[in-house]
Amino acid sequence: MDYCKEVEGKGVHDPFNKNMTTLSRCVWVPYPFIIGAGPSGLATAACLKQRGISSLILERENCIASLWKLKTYDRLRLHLPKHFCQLPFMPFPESFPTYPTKKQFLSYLESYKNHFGLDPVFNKTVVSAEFDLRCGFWRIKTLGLKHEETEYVSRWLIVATGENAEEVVPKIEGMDDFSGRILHTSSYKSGRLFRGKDVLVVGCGNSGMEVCLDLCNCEARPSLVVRASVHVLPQEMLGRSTFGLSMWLLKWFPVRIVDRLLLLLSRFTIGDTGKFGLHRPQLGPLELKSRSGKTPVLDVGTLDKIKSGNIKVYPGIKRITYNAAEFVDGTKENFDAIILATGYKSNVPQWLKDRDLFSEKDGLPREPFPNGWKGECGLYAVGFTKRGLLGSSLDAKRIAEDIALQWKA
Ligand SMILES: Cc1cc2nc3c(=O)[nH]c(=O)nc-3n(C[C@H](O)[C@H](O)[C@H](O)COP(=O)(O)OP(=O)(O)OC[C@H]3O[C@@H](n4cnc5c(N)ncnc54)[C@H](O)[C@@H]3O)c2cc1C
Ligand SMILES: NC(=O)C1=CN([C@@H]2O[C@H](COP(=O)(O)OP(=O)(O)OC[C@H]3O[C@@H](n4cnc5c(N)ncnc54)[C@H](OP(=O)(O)O)[C@@H]3O)[C@@H](O)[C@H]2O)C=CC1
Ligand SMILES: O=C(O)C(=O)Cc1c[nH]c2ccccc12
Repeated sequence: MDYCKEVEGKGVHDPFNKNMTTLSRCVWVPYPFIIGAGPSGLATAACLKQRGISSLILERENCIASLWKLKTYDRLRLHLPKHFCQLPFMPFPESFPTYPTKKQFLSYLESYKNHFGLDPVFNKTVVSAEFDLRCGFWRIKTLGLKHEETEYVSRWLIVATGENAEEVVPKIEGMDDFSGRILHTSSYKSGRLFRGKDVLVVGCGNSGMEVCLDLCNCEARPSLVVRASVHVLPQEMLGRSTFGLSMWLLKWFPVRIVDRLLLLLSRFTIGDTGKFGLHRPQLGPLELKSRSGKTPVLDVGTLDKIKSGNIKVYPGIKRITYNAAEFVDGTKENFDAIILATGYKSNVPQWLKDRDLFSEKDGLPREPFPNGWKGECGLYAVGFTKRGLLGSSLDAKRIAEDIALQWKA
């Protein structure tokens, strides 16, 4: 942090800090300030660096890419081919497989950080960020491990805290009475702990589907709750990745035609998923993704286990009891554990005082892709496009370009 002019105890004397005499430290950052050392924060810092601009990255955890390192299961791989997931200016190594493992992805991010000489500050949680109209700067308050407060002051604030910052934990009637373990997929590592157990997996996104497969492979007996509908697509079609094929088709045809083709090809390869309780939504997979952000499930083997009866499918849960779950169709089944594969949400509304760029409701940019990356007064958003790592890279490049113009001026 040699580029930051740190001033211990500046809170008392600094003209910015008239009302903040309780602060122990205030740090003036003459560079863009990035919150979050995930792929989006790293990509933005790298793009800025390429233009000769330093930045300061702050991270609440003690490592980069904490979502991938701390909150994902062992068997995770990228489910899109690697060239769709690489960050700007550094491709994945040739030796990596098409779908890199979590370990490989993490090692790529570590190399990325080192290659661009990025040096995030860890164990700092941003608890508030507000634009100070009087001085024309962002004031960003953080808490450290021992609850020590620091305020950072910067002209540019780049939000890279992710769409998956906090777990979504639904309230289900009777949950507190359940005698077994209830955990979110973010704390699930492997099915080994559940060998021989009946496990209810709530939620049928990519996490729920893959956790079910992992449980099966570890000789547990999983059941999957599909409360509404889901698009399951094969990971590959016609010898290409379904994602790559979709992107290619979208260059030539409108989204509805591409959706029809995808569904037709899926029908040939994986059959009618509705027969197994996996009913398809009204809208096609890509139209639904672009309208609501809901990602289609790319099947990596779960469907076969459902077809063979190794994974049972249930409709929505009515209530949970001491050792069982009751479903909306009246069936009741005993379970030893419940895994909530119920997804994640942004935490931006908890700490960002600005209400223009981000919606208070879901913590995502109000403007749809590709226009949600820039706000007023030097505020930016990276990685909130519902388009995975590809979206992060696009945002990062745009933000660096925009800041570079101001930097020169
Ligand atoms: C299981 C799983 C698999 C995925 N697989 C793929 C895939 O194959 N391909 C793909 O493109 N996308 C995938 N995604 C989507 C995922 O969003 C991206 O891979 C990627 O992690 C997004 O990067 P990010 O930096 O925007 O967010 P994150 O990786 O979530 O990083 C945000 C960082 O900000 C930090 N942070 C949050 N709040 C604060 C705060 N208040 N103060 C300080 N720091 C804070 C967090 O600790 C975190 O380290 C997957 C997501 C999950 C959950
Ligand atoms: N290999 C990979 O690359 C992987 C990628 N991912 C990505 O990570 C992100 C997060 O995925 P994921 O964790 O699956 O979360 P998602 O948000 O994609 O899915 C959450 C699921 O939980 C369901 N749900 C929520 N609340 C309830 C409830 N009360 N009762 C029943 N069902 C409920 C939702 O149903 P409904 O639709 O009805 O709301 C939905 O099916 C996604 O972008 C995903 O693509 C995840 C795993 C692997
Ligand atoms: O992993 C995710 O959730 C992503 O956002 C990337 C992604 C996976 N499958 C897709 C299908 C259409 C668009 C984006 C994705």
